[in-house]
Amino acid sequence: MSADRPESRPDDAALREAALQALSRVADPADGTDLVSAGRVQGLSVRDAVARFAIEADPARAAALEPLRRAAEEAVRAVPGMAGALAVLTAHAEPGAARPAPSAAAPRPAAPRPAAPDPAASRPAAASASAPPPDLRGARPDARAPAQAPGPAPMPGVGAVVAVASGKGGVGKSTVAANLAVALAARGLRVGLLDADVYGPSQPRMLGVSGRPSSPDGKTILPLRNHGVTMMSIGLMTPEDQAVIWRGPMLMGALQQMLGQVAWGRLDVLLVDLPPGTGDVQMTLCQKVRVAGAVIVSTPQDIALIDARKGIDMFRRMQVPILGVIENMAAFVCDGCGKVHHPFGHGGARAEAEKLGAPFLGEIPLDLAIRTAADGGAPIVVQAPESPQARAFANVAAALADALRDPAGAPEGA
Ligand SMILES: Nc1ncnc2c1ncn2[C@@H]1O[C@H](COP(=O)(O)OP(=O)(O)OP(=O)(O)O)[C@@H](O)[C@H]1O
Repeated sequence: MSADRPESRPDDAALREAALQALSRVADPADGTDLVSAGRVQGLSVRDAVARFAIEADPARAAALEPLRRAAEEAVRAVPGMAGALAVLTAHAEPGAARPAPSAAAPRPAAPRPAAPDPAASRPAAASASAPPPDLRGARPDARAPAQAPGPAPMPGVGAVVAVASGKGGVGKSTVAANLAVALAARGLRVGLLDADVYGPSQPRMLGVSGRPSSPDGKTILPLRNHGVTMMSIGLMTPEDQAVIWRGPMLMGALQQMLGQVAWGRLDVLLVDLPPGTGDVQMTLCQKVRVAGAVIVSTPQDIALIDARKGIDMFRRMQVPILGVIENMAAFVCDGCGKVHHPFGHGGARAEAEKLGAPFLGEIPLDLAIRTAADGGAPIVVQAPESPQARAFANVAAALADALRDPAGAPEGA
């Protein structure tokens, strides 16, 4: 595989062919069959001389197959003219094998798959800067989480990792995460937003980001940036037009790649937009990374609150403090008469937060402008910063920044 490198790089189509050939020489030691004849290579694409593909794997063997994944990457990387290769293990896509979402939410079609592998790769230099980021450094409430296992590691260069969660789908968690991210950035913080909602990644749309992240060295992934926020979405790492069935170990690998291989740079806060519910992604995040705290988004509706309670309970069991509860879709102001309506009830999340001893960070109205702004790729905080809706988000962001700075202010056990 060490032919002379041509003067000009072969085009991506030729590289793809060569990559396929290289993969046909990589065999699974378990049965000796090569990956290509076994039909286990999926979604092989080459763009700008970087190959991305998935290798079908039995979830039960996911850990044992890591050397095979690396060997496949190495083989493709060795193709003359290839700048990099990113592979990921994915579950068998057998008919009927689809696993329901590990949460209350129904699985959605075209769930994504990441294409960036090699968990052994070191963190990018930018993310390993030794100087601590300012302001929120002291935000990690270590003292309040004494039982933390040695597992969760701090993310180098990141002041505070904050999980944005909801018990139930559709309560506006992603909308809140996007607006909080830009509102925190407007306060001068260096903000990252990791869209880990594997069943419906929506941050690329909400933050108006498209295209695929590049990987100049074939190992680290450069995140995208818009509205002052550094963003990476599991949805941007999916081989296009591919429905993927996620299994626990695959989810774990995908999330680890997003945390460990994305060149986040130095951040004061990294918001993680989680899927709804209490599933594998939530558990993996809390086990792998030291999470400064979780923010729970809920509507005032009873059903949403019941699910939110489960979320709060899960984070507490994982020794992750609850930084606060946000009530979304709290009130609706009628355009015509100006009257305030409460279609989902009112005050439920605040009351519940009080009952559970968790801080209440504020409420966000139900408003058409919030939805249209999010759909248009510029959250309301960016589009109309002086509007009452944007101010509601700014107030919540201020409360969150306070909670991060002074976690001890949060009630014990939160
Ligand atoms: N305060 C609000 N006012 C008006 N529309 C809202 C508000 N919050 C969210 N929405 C809209 O509700 C829909 C669901 O929001 P979003 O996708 O943020 O929910 P989610 O909780 O992240 O859902 P899931 O986790 O199931 O993907 C979107 O169309 C969004 O624009």
